[in-house]
Amino acid sequence: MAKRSHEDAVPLDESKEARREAKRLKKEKAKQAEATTGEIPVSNGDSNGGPVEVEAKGQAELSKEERKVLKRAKKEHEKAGAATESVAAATGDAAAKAERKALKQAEKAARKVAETSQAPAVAATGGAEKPAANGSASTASGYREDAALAALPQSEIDAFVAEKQLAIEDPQKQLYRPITSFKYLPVDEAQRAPFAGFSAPTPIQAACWPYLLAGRDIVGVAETGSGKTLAFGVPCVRYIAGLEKNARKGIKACIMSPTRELACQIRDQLVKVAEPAGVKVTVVYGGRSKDEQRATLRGTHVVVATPGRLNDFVQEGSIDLSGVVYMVLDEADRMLDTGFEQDIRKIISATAPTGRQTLMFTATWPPSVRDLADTFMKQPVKVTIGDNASGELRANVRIVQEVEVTEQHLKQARLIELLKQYQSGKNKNDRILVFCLYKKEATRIEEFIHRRGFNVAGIHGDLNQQKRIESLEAFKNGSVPLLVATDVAARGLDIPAVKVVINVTFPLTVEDYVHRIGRTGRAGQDGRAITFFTDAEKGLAGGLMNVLKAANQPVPEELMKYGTTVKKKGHDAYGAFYKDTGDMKKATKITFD
Ligand SMILES: Nc1ncnc2c1ncn2[C@@H]1O[C@H](COP(=O)(O)OP(=O)(O)OP(=O)(O)O)[C@@H](O)[C@H]1O
Repeated sequence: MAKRSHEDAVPLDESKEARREAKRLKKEKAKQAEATTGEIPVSNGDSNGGPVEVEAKGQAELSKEERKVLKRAKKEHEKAGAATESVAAATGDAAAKAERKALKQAEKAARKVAETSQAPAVAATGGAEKPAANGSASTASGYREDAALAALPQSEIDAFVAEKQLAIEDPQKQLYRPITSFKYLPVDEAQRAPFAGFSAPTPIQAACWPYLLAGRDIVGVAETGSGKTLAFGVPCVRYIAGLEKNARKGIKACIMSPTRELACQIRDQLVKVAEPAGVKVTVVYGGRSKDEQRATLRGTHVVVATPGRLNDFVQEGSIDLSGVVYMVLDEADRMLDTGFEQDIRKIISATAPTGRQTLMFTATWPPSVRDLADTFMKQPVKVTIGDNASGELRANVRIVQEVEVTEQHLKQARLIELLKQYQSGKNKNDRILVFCLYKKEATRIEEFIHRRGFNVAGIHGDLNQQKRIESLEAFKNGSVPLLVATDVAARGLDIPAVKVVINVTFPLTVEDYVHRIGRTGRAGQDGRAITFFTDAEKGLAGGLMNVLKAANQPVPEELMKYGTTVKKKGHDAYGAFYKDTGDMKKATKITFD
């Protein structure tokens, strides 16, 4: 005989009455269930225990099962961000149905969440959503143009493309409209904070965002100081923030920078977009304790790094890049230089074997690195800003460029004259950046300037990292308005309001010249660059003249005497003379019809 609990026990003389009552209750319950669920409940009658016992036992089991089911369904529901719903009590089948229903709702809610974080589903050029183009790119979030962007008259888009001198070369002809306003950018409110002080996306941002959100590889070439960091940073954060919690684990994106200071700056800019979205960004670079950096890596989604240190971490197993599907080479031409090429190769081979989205951003894109870059990419879209469709070397046109052809022994006295001229009276605290070619030269010039009574700091490779950071910080915060640097400070550094750049010694390449002077005239401001040029650099005169002419700057007579020959840059891996890929297809400006 089945064992009864004391709650179930029914006195024998009451058993008839109890059976009748149980039958009545059972009928009532069946009716109730039918009314709420449309299902006919099935009794799990247990003849041994008698109707009361069966009923009581059955109810207890069902409600337990039901609670379990409902809890599970509710959890799913909540996970998808849907409002919780109470589900009516029912029998086993009804509960199963409720579970199915809740799960369906949960799925629907999840789809809705995914959709609302994107723009409304209207594509610009024909209405259909365009698929991610590089095959399995898992970063592709199904970009859809915002309805309002798609509804803009074509003439408005054409005017934007023409005014910003935007050229897009897409082997897959996806033809996305540029995101001309932040309101057309499909990201959550939380990720918009960094745009608060900006009126509109910069041209490189407007042009690249749609393709990057669609999962495409990109080469983005735009002048110095034109907002390339957020051009690659925003889609990176958007991709990671859109992943399910479980899928988010591990490093998903890797951003490579040629210098430590630039790596830190990229991290600082990205954090502003990433932190509100719950995405963790970490920086690793040489010259600092490895142990400290290892400790910061826990829970990281995006690693910003210089190649040497990152490669060390990968080789020793401290960093796992196998989940990296978003790979950025900032200052890409520098990263592909022979000095970094091997590290880059190793790092890229440690990233996800399929579905990687690879991005290269730079202000200068010499033909010597273009073929090499293509080996890491899949049908990249090439976006060029400026009257520069074929990626010719171009300086920022808002910078006044002055070239003084001089002699070595006259340089120091002239430098002091210039410093007095540009740091006097109300301009006493204007920031001036002085570039030298060699570390020893930078030390000598810094000491010389200091002896002449100027408040000056230095940054170059002979200084330890702590000192480099301190100098840069003092220059940024204005406590030291004069900085003497080598080319470690030439690329990418975004220092507010540098008024003048002075090149005491011309750099080794004209590309480096463009980057050096690009420390002024940033984010739409004006700037000035003054360059000493001597016989020793005559091989670079032709390249320099081209840059001056392209930016409508005067070419001094004395410079012309060196002739206009453009010395081709050698490449250790490809011989003394690079393969001039002048036959690269000319980019066609895209028209949207
Ligand atoms: N849409 C925008 N409107 C105005 N300013 C912006 C916008 N986006 C970025 N900026 C600002 O422009 C400055 C330069 O940006 P960033 O450092 O990304 O330039 P860059 O193109 O990478 O330059 P470089 O080629 O020298 O590395 C930064 O101070 C950044 O905050």
